[in-house]
Amino acid sequence: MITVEEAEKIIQAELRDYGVEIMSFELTLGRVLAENIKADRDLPPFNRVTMDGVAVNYNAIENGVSSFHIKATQAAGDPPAEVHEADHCIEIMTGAALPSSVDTVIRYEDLEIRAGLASVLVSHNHIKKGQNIHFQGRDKKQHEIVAKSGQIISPAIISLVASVGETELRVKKLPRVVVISSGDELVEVEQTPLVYQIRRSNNYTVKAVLQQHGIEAAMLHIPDDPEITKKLIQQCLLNYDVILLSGGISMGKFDYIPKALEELNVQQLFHKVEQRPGKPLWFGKHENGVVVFAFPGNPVATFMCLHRYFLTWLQATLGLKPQVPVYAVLDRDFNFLPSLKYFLQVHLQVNESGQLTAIPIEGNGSGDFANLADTNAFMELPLEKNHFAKGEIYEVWMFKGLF
Ligand SMILES: Nc1nc2c(c(=O)[nH]1)N[C@H]1C(S)=C(S)[C@@H](COP(=O)(O)OP(=O)(O)OC[C@H]3O[C@@H](n4cnc5c(N)ncnc54)[C@H](O)[C@@H]3O)O[C@H]1N2
Ligand code: MOO
Repeated sequence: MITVEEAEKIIQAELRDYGVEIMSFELTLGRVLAENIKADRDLPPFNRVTMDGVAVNYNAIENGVSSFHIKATQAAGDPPAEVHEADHCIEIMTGAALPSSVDTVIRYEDLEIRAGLASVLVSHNHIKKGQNIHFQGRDKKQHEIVAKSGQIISPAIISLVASVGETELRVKKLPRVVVISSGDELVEVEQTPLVYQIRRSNNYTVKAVLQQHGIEAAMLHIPDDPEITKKLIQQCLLNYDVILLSGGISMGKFDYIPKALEELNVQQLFHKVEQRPGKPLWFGKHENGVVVFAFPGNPVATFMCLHRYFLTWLQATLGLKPQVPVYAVLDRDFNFLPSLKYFLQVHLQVNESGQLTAIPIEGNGSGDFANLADTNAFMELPLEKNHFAKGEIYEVWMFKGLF
């Protein structure tokens, strides 16, 4: 049996590159950008007015002018109107391009406008040259990179991409994934189980987590039959990049999966990790590049292994930097005696001192998936220790937000 760290190292040595695809920018939220995006013009592209009011020449203010004749009204999107006299101004709206003959905008709140004359209500030293203007190129210069390759496309990136006119983006291709459930005790969700059966659910959890990462996985169920198991996995090895299995890998008489994988030349890279839940975790690869994660069937074990091993593999495979580790303060004493690394289910919250604290919500073992809904992270408790005291700090793996 290997340690969590050894398992992680073996998995991280099996990264893949699925190439790049081009997509409409509107569909790329959450994908990994595979090109640098540059500004096609300055940002902002012109001196952008930031308050509704009047635009004047600051020299006139300095020279004591306090009333301005409104020569034109300029909405956002209008071509700039110009003034030629010191006591002339342009009534101007937020978003308009500042005319070159003026340099300062006075907002309506500081004005009284009557019969085409705008009188300044505030004293001159309250007005600053260049106020209420977002200057051209202040944020980014033309040709400057606005979004760097290798990052996840967030709503803010979508906005930048749209503003510089990039309608299509090069993004990292995602692997084709199949999620396989196994076991004759499992029936479909719409079916009514017999008393000794249950509805399948792990595979839907896995599918949902993958959806959170932009992957639309295929689903397959394998009955407890060695021939069918082998045949179906063989087909998957031809059609997918990643096979995620849940169940059928421990020591049960009907756990045919490891044998089928071996017969199909999927090389076992490890089987069993010093951890709870998820001790029977199996990982391997086929010579054609397909990677196989076989998660232990107990729902919490599948869920934990998916987050701790598959998602970290996916992020690295897509070229993302490893996530900055998150640590939390254990909120109460906790004991775990077996010589295994324990992934304790916790409810994370932020206390009044701004600390991330972890309240253990242990549940009833790795079959208790109802407990997952009340928690938002696993706290990774070191193998070397058995007693974990309130106030100690350990790494956490979050699977839900802080609410
Ligand atoms: N003699 C031993 N028995 C077991 C060991 C062991 O070391 N020695 N390990 C235990 C641990 S730990 C786990 S975890 C499980 C893992 O076993 P399998 O991967 O073979 O999983 P199954 O036996 O098929 O299923 C376990 C459990 O999970 C339920 N399950 C499976 N798939 C689904 C699904 N898609 N949706 C909902 N529930 C699912 C299944 O019905 C079982 O109750 O083995 C222990 N045994
Ligand atoms: O890994 Mo098992 O999940 O401890 O039940």
